[in-house]
Amino acid sequence: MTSAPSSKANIIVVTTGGTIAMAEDQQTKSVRPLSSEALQAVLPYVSDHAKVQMDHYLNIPSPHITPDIMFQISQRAKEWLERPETDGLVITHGTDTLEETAYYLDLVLHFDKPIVVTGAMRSQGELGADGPVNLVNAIRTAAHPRAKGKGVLVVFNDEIHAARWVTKTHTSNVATFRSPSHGPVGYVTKKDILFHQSISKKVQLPHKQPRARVDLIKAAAGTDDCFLRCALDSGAEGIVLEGLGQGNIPPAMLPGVKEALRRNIPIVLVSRCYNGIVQDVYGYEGGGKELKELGVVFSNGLNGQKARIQLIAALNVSKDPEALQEFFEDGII
Ligand SMILES: NC(=O)C[C@H](N)C(=O)O
Repeated sequence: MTSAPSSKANIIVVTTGGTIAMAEDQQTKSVRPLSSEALQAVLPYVSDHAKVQMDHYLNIPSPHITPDIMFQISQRAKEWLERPETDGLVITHGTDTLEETAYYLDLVLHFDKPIVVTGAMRSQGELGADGPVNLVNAIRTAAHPRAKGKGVLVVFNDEIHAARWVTKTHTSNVATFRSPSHGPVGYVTKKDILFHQSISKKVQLPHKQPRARVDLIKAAAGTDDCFLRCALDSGAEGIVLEGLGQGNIPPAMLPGVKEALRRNIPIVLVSRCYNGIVQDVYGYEGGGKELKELGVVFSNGLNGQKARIQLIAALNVSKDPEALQEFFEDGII
């Protein structure tokens, strides 16, 4: 049995740019922004499900997105969501940093109304362009009562993902968005919007202008503390360390970690593995046990780029390692 919403929902589409609002220049063969008004061509395909209003807000490639711009997008989203007549919101975004903006919105927007982020891997006019179908599916999801109270969702390639877990996994494939460890929370079919996983716990942070500079540093075999020191010297107020395996680092990185903690600069540890969580298991030099004892904050399955967004938002609340640990321990599905 299908379950179309009984009356048409009022859905706002806030455009921010990305490939979904780009087309290939036939002469140079480069993909460049075009008027995001072209997205309106899909509206007849959703007229049975929703009354759609387009808000052509920004038109920028997502590598140009900053935490400041994420905050501006969140304010725009909040303005729409606070209107009683708005039933749901879709945000179109470039895919390169889509997961970061989606997770930022998930952390700071506290609404029951559906909020869905989507984009495209192939620009308009390209063979197999996925923007139109992704936008239609995102609008249908935002219009569906089952999408309420689920936090921010990412709809892409007929799948629905939780903003917390989704990540871009392929440079060019239209099936790029995946949720390692967790899988999609639902599907969009021709006739229905289906959820098969609940999203039970969610970290919530205050909706405030992000101010802290947080650097993301990756560990690899034989890396030293050069980038950690550089981050400290450049004014980082927090560091996310993408460690090895269950959360271990090469011994040569330790002096930089100790120096950061001595200066009260919090360090959040994630793993460069894209499945699993970090734990204080190993007792050797640079192992998780030593990092825990030093006061490093352990994150719970977030990837590096999302832990960075969460630390930026969390530093608006506290620099205290215990408070930060609570923000990072919470939120597992
Ligand atoms: N598919 C895309 O949207 C990629 C593009 N570079 C962007 O993120 O803006």
